[in-house]
Amino acid sequence: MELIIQNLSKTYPNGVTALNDISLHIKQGMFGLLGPNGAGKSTLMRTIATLQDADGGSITLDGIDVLHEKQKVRERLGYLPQDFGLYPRISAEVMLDHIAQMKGVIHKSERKELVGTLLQKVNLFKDRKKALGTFSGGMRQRFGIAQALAGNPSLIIVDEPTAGLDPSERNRFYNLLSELGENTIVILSTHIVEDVSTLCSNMAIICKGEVLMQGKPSDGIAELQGQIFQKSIEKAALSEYKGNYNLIATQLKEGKLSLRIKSESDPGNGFVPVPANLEDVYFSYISQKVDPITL
Ligand SMILES: Nc1ncnc2c1ncn2[C@@H]1O[C@H](COP(=O)(O)OP(=O)(O)OP(=O)(O)O)[C@@H](O)[C@H]1O
Repeated sequence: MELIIQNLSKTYPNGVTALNDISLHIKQGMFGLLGPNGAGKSTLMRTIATLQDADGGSITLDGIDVLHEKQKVRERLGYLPQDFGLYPRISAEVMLDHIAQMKGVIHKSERKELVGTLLQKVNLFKDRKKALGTFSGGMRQRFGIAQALAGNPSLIIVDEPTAGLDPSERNRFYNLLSELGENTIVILSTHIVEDVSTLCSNMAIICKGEVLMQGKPSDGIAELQGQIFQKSIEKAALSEYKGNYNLIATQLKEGKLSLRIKSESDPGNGFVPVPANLEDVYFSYISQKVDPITL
């Protein structure tokens, strides 16, 4: 199973180029698509989900021409969009039964079994009679996964699923997602580095509509090992450091500014070497396109 995206481009009528010659090769398992706000992630996800057309390029899913054979793709697709609307008064059970019906599960008894299994899977079985409008953010997202799984999809797309979840709900959601990747392609679009480092075996970083990196998170980290240095400075001194070092991230700690820089040799001047992590990988690529201070 593979999804091949080649030279995909999209410019909106207002002149914004959201996708600029994007090429990606995505195999079975959990794939993280990481990028800042406005990178083009949702545009790419909606295009793969057949909800939006591209200006040029191609997408194939196991030989299916995604841009033209939309119905075939939809039969294999589970999609959890960024803004996931729910009917607030309907119960989880009734809504899911309706979705299963739309996805072609005709027999009532078969649907009942499927709905029960899905609700168990996302740990909402005990809440099945509750109206969706009473669900917390985490419960809504878990319900979103249940509806995305209804047609037994081979391609699952989840667009920024953990934004707004508290740490324990995020953990439950991670556990749920990690169980999906075994026999399917799961694309997780996010601006949260932790989502990718926790879940994904492969990833890409996109920014301003371009792919800056694709590969394994561990390879990205290994490449940076020995090149990341850190120093705490007074905030007022920032401009001096900004000009002299390859600054990839800043963080306020107890009123002081902690700088992380990338350098192939020891920069001296009080900088200490630190182990590289996926956030360094992300920021070292993103900082080629966006000022890391305003990230
Ligand atoms: N319908 C539209 N018309 C015009 N411009 C759009 C439209 N949708 C998105 N854009 C612009 O295209 C660019 C990419 O947007 P997109 O939503 O794909 O990015 P994103 O990575 O998903 O960002 P976010 O994390 O903020 O959702 C942005 O500059 C956005 O303002």
